[in-house]
Order: sequence, then structure tokens, then C-alpha cells
Amino acid sequence: MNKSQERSTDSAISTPNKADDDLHNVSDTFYTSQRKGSHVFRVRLDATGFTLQRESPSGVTIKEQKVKICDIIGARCMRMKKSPRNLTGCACVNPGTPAAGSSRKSGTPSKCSMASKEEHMTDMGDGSAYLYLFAYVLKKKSLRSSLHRERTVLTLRFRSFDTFEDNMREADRWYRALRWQLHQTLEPLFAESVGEPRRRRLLVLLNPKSGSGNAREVFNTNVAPVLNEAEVPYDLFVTKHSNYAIEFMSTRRLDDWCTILAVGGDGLFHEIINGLLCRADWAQVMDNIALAIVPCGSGNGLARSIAHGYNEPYFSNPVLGASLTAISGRSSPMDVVRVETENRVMFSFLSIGWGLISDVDIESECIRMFGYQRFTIWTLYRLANLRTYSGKISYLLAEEAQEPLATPLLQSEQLRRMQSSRSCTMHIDKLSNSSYHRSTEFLPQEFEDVISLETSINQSFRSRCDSWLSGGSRRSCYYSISESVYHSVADDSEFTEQSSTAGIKSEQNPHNFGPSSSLPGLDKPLSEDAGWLVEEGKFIMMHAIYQSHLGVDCHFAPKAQLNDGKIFLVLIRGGISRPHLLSFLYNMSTGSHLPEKNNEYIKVLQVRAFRLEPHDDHGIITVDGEQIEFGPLQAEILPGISRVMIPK
Ligand SMILES: Nc1ncnc2c1ncn2[C@@H]1O[C@H](COP(=O)(O)OP(=O)(O)OP(=O)(O)O)[C@@H](O)[C@H]1O
Repeated sequence: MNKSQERSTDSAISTPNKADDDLHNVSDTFYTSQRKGSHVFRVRLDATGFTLQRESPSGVTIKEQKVKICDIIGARCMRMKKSPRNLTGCACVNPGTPAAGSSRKSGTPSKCSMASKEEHMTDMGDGSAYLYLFAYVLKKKSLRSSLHRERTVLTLRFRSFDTFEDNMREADRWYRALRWQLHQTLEPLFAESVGEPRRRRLLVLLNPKSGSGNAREVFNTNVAPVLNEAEVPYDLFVTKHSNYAIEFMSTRRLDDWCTILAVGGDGLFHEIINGLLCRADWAQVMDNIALAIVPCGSGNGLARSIAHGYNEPYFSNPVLGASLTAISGRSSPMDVVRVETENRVMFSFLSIGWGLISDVDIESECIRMFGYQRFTIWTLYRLANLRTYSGKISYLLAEEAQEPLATPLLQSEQLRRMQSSRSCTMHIDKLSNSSYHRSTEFLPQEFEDVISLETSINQSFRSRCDSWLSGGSRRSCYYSISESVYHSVADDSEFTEQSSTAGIKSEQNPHNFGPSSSLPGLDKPLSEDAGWLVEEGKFIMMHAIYQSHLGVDCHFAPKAQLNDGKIFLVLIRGGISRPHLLSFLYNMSTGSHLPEKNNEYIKVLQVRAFRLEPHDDHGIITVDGEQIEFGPLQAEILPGISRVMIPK
């Protein structure tokens, strides 16, 4: 009888129990060894997550703790627990993922134990295999503080067997079971439909100029580690200039990706939506791709709205929350608004503004260095120098108490039937000629394990076993997914070649795509019989919004939902007193600025379409925070035609 057999028979509790038969629900007994003695844990993985039951020597459960499956993002099998200073050469290879250094196309699946090339870095006397599980658990620092997500690493040490290979096989069994369980939580769109459970690829578009200009750093230090822990392969493209994202989205073959992640501000997201809706195959693309955003801009209204809509903590760590949302495997339909001006058609996901708020948004660009504070500073300045604008606003009321609308598939099916009637004129710059290169590997840092459990008692092995609720590593510990590719710039010829086969707008007829309008042309009159109502006169501002938040700190339309088919049209008329206006602006941060009932000066209208006809010949109009040509425009809601990632 060899040693490992001996151990198995000697100690029944270290032998995998009957659940071993079930590949996806695994359980075993683990031990923690501490100075004061050892503790016995029954550990089980099933569809709900990891359950740890601490048992007394007589087998009675003393304490039960749980890491929910919705909080777990991935796992790693490893040869050694910690290296002296860093794990650069650590033998960390997961089965089923291409071996490190292999290219995306030529990568072949490798086995956990056997593929470990860097054995010189490991402790050869230790045959243990380790499974690290990465979770981001909702926690409160104190009773009074708000919820935040904290990185938690659960370490399971497998050492029942004599050889590393046998122990690794056991770790691998748990790893595969977890991967399978995690895949059950994904919508089909995000999982490969053939072969073993794998995530589909994600496309990252990063604007290095957004916000205070640190999007690259944010991605490298905060987003990439999460993607890598979750084993989500991605391609990263860095925008080179304004309108790059429009060009990319409208001309590229997008079949490889299930999610497009904007690392930037709302302006970048606006470009992505407009590029997608410029395509001939826009309806198909909108069905097959979900959009996500990691907020790096100065407004960040969409990221805040998504987090708010799903009670996901935002302020503690917006980037972490948004990164987890981007890989959640859950999506929701989102309304988009079609905006028609005299010269162009565009699509908007956030807001259309005229007057005070738009003025502040655009004019405060000159003090961009103040970050989000620029809005407050310029608002005070403009209050002191208040302007009014005259014009006419016509609108069609939305149906009352409309439920969130049908599934995106059904809606886009309806939309697909629409004939495109108007132009989608985008001013697209030529992309620069250049090549792309692969990413530099992200160097893993030292793990700080929160919970360590091992499969056999060994008093000499001192492991840490902190409370579930007190643990948390601020360090990012991550591994490069060798499949992920970094493109610093795109190759122009590549775009051209791909666009010819990708169902993409043709040069002969570039303006005939995207969902069409159900409204009369902008030059045609609107009839009262069709339900059009009118507000006319002097206005301080008009702001139309379809998300709950206009910016991080601006809860502008508290009732707005991603997919409610409504535009919230807020009108403030001239003649309003400054204190009244100041109170409105001040309370925007909490969402308590809107009157319960419309009054002489402030009106909130839930509409499905509106037309703005300014009587002045100058002023500022914004769409999604970007200035557009001044003049008449009309807008209509396209319910649920896009899809965005939402928190789990
Ligand atoms: N490489 C680039 N250089 C210069 N401008 C760029 C580049 N890439 C994108 N842009 C432009 O930057 C504009 C603003 O970007 P983005 O929305 O990401 O940041 P922001 O304006 O700071 O954020 P927000 O829109 O939330 O206020 C976009 O409209 C886009 O056209």
C-alpha cells in the first residue's frame, strides 16, 4: 500500500465523499492548522456557491459560511502557495486555457500539473496543489457605512496524495466543477456554445484622453486583473482620435465579440452606439452584442445609472463595480433615442439638452482640470449670469405606467422591419496607418490569501484562516490570459478588408442604415390630431434624459429605467426666481429637485418623442454631453434596441 492509499484509508474524512460522483457538486473535508489546534471544515461547491461548515471534533456544525456563486468570478490551480517575493515564474496554469505565451489561434489546451514548466520556482518538497478562488463579496465596513465590494480569495490546499500530480488532479476536479457552475450563471450570449465551458471574447475600446487622462492606467491596474481572474479573453484597442470608435464599430467584423467594453466616458460610449447603428447589419449586431462601460470620463452618467438601477455600490470603487458588471454574464435591453437635426441623424443613450445645463457642460470645458467639480463651479457662474432662450417644444406623451418593454429580440425584430428613411451622417476621420502589437504580460503579484484550508492535517503547516468577513486583499493578483490581445492601434487595411465581408455599410449608400423614424420629417408640421402638445415661450433650459443619472452626482430622472420606453423631458421656464433655480440645481444630486406636480416654472413630462424649435439663432445643444449643431431637432425613443451589461 503506498502512502497516499494509506492516508485515504486512515482518514475517512479526507477522502472525497459520495458527491464525487457528481461532477459539478463537489465536497470534501479540509483542515486548518493553527497553534491552538486544528479545525475541521466540510466544504461544498454547488449551484449556490461555496459552503464551509466548521465542525466540532464530534462532527457537530459550529459555524457555516458561504461565498455566493454570484460573487465568485474565477479560480486558479497552482503548484505553490507563495513564492518569496513575487510569482512571476509561478506554475499557474489552468486546464482548458491555452498555455502561456501561445498565440490566440495556435494555443492548445494544457493540463494543470503537466504544463507547469517553471518547477524551479516551486518548493519541490511540497506536493500540494492549490486552488485559489476569486470572489468580490458585498461588505460593510461598519454598521453605518455603505456596502462595498471586497476582493476575497479562498485557498484550498490539496495534499491527500503523495504526488503533486494526484493532488493537482483533485484541485482540477474542483476547478472544473466551479467553471461549470459559473457557466450556468451566464446568459447564452456570453458562453461558447461548443466544447468545454468557456467565456466568449470581449472587445475593449479605451479612450486615453477621457476624464483626467488616466484610462490606460485604470485599465492596467484595475480592469485587466478582474478580466484575468475571470478568464475572460479580450482584445484591447486604444482610440487614436475623436470618432475612432465610430469608424471601428461601423466598419469592423464584430462576430468574435459578445461584449464591447468602453473604458472612457459617455462620449466614447456615444461613438460606439452610433458606429453600431450605422451598420447595415445593426439589428443583428444589437442582438448579439452587449455593451458595457468602465467609467473614466468626467460625467459617467451611464455607469452610475446602471449601478443605481441594480443597487450595485458605486462610490466605493466605480471601476471595480463596472468591471464586474462587464463580466457578469447578465444583460438588459436599453432604450436608445433617435435624434434628427437638419443635417444629420444620430443616436443617443443618455440625454439631449438645450439651455442652462448644456451651457454649463460645454462652457466648463475650459476648466476641465477641476474634474467633476467643473460643473459646480460653472453652474454658480452661470446662475450669476442667467440667460433665457425662446423656442417651441412639441411632444407626444408616453403611455402611462408603461411596463419595461418586451425582450430585445422581439423589439429589434419589429425595428428590423422598419425602413431606413433618413441619413446617418457621421464625420469619420481616416484611421491612421499603423500596426498592432500584442500585450505585454501582466506580472502577477503576491497572493494574499484570506482563507486557507487544506485536505490533510499537518500541524507543522501553519495556515491563515481569517474570518470570512474580515478578510480582503487590496492587492491585485492577476495573471495574463494568454488569449488576450492588446492592439495599440488598428491597421487600416485590416479595416477595409474586414468591412467588405462583414455586412457593413457600403460606400455607395452610406446613409441608409440604422432604425428609421416614425415621426414626420423635421421640415413637416406636427398635427394636434396625432397627439402633439406644445410648450412655447422663454426657457432657462430643456433637458431630456432617459437614464436615471446625468452624471455621477446628478440624479436627474429618478424614475427613469434602462428600458422603460420613456424620455423624461424637464422644462424650466424663464421668470423662475434664482433661489428656486438654485434649489433645483442643488437638489439634483439627490434626485429631490423635481416638483411632485408640474408648476408654472418647472415641468417634467414623460414623452416618447419631442421636437425642439429654438427661435434664437445661437445657443448650445448637447447630445450625450457632446455639442451638436445649433438648430431644430426632433427625437424619439427606440425602446430596448440596445443591450447593456448589468450587475449579477
Ligand atoms: N485618442 C483620442 N484623442 C482625442 N480625443 C479622443 C480620443 N479618443 C476619443 N476621443 C474623443 O474624446 C471625447 C470624450 O471622450 P470621453 O467621453 O471618453 O471622455 P469625457 O468627455 O471626459 O467623459 P464624459 O463624456 O463622461 O464627460 C469623445 O467624444 C471622443 O470623440
